[in-house]
Amino acid sequence: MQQWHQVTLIANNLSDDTIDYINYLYFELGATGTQVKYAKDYLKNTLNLFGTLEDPLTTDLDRPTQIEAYFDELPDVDRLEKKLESYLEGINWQVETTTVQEENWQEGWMEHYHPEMISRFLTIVPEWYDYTPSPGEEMIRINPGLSFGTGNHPTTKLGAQALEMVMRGGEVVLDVGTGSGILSFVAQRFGARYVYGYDLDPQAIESARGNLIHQTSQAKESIEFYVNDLLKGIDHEADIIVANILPHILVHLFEDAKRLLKPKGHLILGGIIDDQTDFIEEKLDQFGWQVVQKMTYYEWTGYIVQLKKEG
Ligand SMILES: C[S@@+](CC[C@H](N)C(=O)[O-])C[C@H]1O[C@@H](n2cnc3c(N)ncnc32)[C@H](O)[C@@H]1O
Repeated sequence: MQQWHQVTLIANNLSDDTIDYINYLYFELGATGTQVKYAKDYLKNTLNLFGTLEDPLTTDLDRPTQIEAYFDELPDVDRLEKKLESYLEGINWQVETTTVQEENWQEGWMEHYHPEMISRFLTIVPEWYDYTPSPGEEMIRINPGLSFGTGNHPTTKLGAQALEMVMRGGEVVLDVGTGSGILSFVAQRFGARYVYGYDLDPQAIESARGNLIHQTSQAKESIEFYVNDLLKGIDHEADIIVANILPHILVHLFEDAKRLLKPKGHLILGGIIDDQTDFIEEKLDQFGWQVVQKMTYYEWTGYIVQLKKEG
């Protein structure tokens, strides 16, 4: 029976945005699954990662909120705590770690993955799922494994929708923080000529390359995945750069994006929780970017931006 490392953050008075942020941090650290307990309003109002509402029975207002995550290998808890420290200022919180036996939770987790229509004609389908597309509907098969990017998360959908908005075909696309590779596959289906997907996490690149096996032969010939820190050292000129990463990391992308993007190219940003939009808009302005379109999906915001015109 497989053993999992469970990391639990326990705290009172967490806002919905904070809960979202913590979930997101967990996934960035490589969580396979997360679960929120005892957060009445959040559970009542918020669609979980799979687009369904949590069971209200897990809401007991007398208890502090618990945000649990399950990891294959124990993550860097010090790193997590450091990130939380600045975000949870003024809140009493603690992190506990324990190990749990597999039981059925992982199977339960897989059951949550359903085909997810993310554009007018594109549906993300779990690799193991028996699915017949309707006429005109196209499928992208994905096994998310331990990486982020099943198509169900609002930030992924924002990225996909923004791609559909700006793509006309023939583009070179850089997908930064590719996770499972999902936005690279989506960009290719929207007509990209060539896509490069990058991730800092070697496990993500392994899963993205694994997912390439399930794609069309055209996709196999026009998508490459590499381990890389944002766009450092990359020299592919691009029509579009898409990045669904947390705001404080995204800002380190702005200079390289400027260097690599063609003059009329688009930079697409996802992963921004509503209360961080001021921060990101200020930084965009500072680095010479202008917002062309701002999109929201539940409490998440995405941007399509271009370089400001000189003069
Ligand atoms: C939220 S996931 C996005 C996955 C996928 N693109 C999607 O939209 O569903 C963010 C990804 O960014 C990666 N990441 C975080 N920091 C990074 C960095 N400095 N350079 C490259 N990738 C990074 C994480 O490993 C993770 O796979």
